[in-house]
Amino acid sequence: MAATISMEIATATFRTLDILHTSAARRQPNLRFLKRSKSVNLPTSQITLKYFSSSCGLLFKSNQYASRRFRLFTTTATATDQDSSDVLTKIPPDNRIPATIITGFLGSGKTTLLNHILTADHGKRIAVIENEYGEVDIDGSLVAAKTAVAEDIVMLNNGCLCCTVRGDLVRMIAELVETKKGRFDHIVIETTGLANPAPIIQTFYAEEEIFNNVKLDGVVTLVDAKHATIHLDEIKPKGVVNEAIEQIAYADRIIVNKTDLVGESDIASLTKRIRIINTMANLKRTEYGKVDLDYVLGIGGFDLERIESAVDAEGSKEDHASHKHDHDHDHDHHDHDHREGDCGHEHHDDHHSHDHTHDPGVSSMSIVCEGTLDLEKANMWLGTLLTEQSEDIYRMKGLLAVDGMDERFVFQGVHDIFQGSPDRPWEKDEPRVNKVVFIGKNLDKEEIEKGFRACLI
Ligand SMILES: Nc1nc2c(ncn2[C@@H]2O[C@H](COP(=O)(O)OP(=O)(O)OP(=O)(O)O)[C@@H](O)[C@H]2O)c(=O)[nH]1
Repeated sequence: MAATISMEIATATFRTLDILHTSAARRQPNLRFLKRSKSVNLPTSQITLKYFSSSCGLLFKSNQYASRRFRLFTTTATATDQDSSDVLTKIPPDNRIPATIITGFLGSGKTTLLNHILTADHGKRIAVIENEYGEVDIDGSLVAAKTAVAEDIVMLNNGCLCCTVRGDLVRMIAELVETKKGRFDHIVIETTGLANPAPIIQTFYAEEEIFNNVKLDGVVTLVDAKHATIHLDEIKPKGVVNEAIEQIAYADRIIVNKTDLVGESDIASLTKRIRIINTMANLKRTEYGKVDLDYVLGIGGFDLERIESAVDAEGSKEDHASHKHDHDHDHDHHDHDHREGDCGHEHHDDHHSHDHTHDPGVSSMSIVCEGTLDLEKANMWLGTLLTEQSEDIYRMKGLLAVDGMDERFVFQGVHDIFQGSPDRPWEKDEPRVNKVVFIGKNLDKEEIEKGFRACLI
């Protein structure tokens, strides 16, 4: 049964889907991440959201995944008429309230950035959620003292957002929406320095009440130019995450702050190190968190229509305006020759790094490849990858050329959350270049690339 929701109210809900269905019929490889499209002209007012709920199953060799579940979100628009299940059109508009997560290790400059945001002249009314670990809300008072523009500053003091106070975050956002909707334009959440962003990100998808009203705009990660390397190098006991690495891995925007305290070569090697972990994020160097506001607000880091800029070569993603020196490390791997079936790829791992000896286990990889993907094979590849490795795949974004699909297929995911949709049609003579980026732990890069390549026609 498909859930259909009117776009006029610009909301969406989610379904948790069992991956493995036991009936014989459902053991078919029919997980439809991607669907063939028929062209159709629809007035926007008729566009509805629809979930691929009737066809979710995967062909597995064994039933070891029987208990695994993952969440599939689509923003696929369909016609409201009878035979609409295969009709895909454009990505619908999204009017939910944007929320930005500011994260970064202890003392990296989160509150300083927040103050900069709140005191800058941008005309936005911002609701702030501050998470302090401990009884005293020092950051809250600092922020409150500096600003009159924050519509609301809410403190969460009794634990860390990513673990003990997740429920509080949900309640807090729900309350803000219920009581103050229309009185603020943006929510900014400052996490504690020890927060792992993953569970906070997942809250925006897992909690229906939040998902319906608030959309995650982006994760902004502050990195302390002076002390970050020590934290990145720290080896944690087995099973314990290195928060400094996680915070970089999930970022849409990275701010290397406190650059006044170190020399150029330190910044350059830190930047290199960050790029090994996360190739997708934009990166800027700052003192006292002074960035243009549109660098941190209105990012669209989880928006399907902005996938292209995220999967494009990261050489364009560092702010060159103020730093014209020594950024060759961001350019030297992107001479991709897009011959049919010949994938250019990036393995951002320790083989490329000369600055550290520890393998943090978190890295990025990208595949850039011209060619057309077989629909069934691509569905199977993506579905299997998500099912088997979603714990290790922190974030992924992609833009695909699929056989029989007139539009580019864009997708993004965070662990077991997947969102995908066709976006604009391919131009007549446009090369069909697929671009996929993964950030994750223990990525078997050769295997992933091999799997991808096997889907090409
Ligand atoms: N020298 C220098 N100091 C900075 C810069 N940015 C922030 N600071 C100072 O660093 C200290 C920590 O900054 P905060 O903004 O409180 O850092 P935070 O990440 O919010 O810290 P926690 O909440 O403890 O995790 C403050 O004394 C800031 O004034 C910078 O670019 N250069």
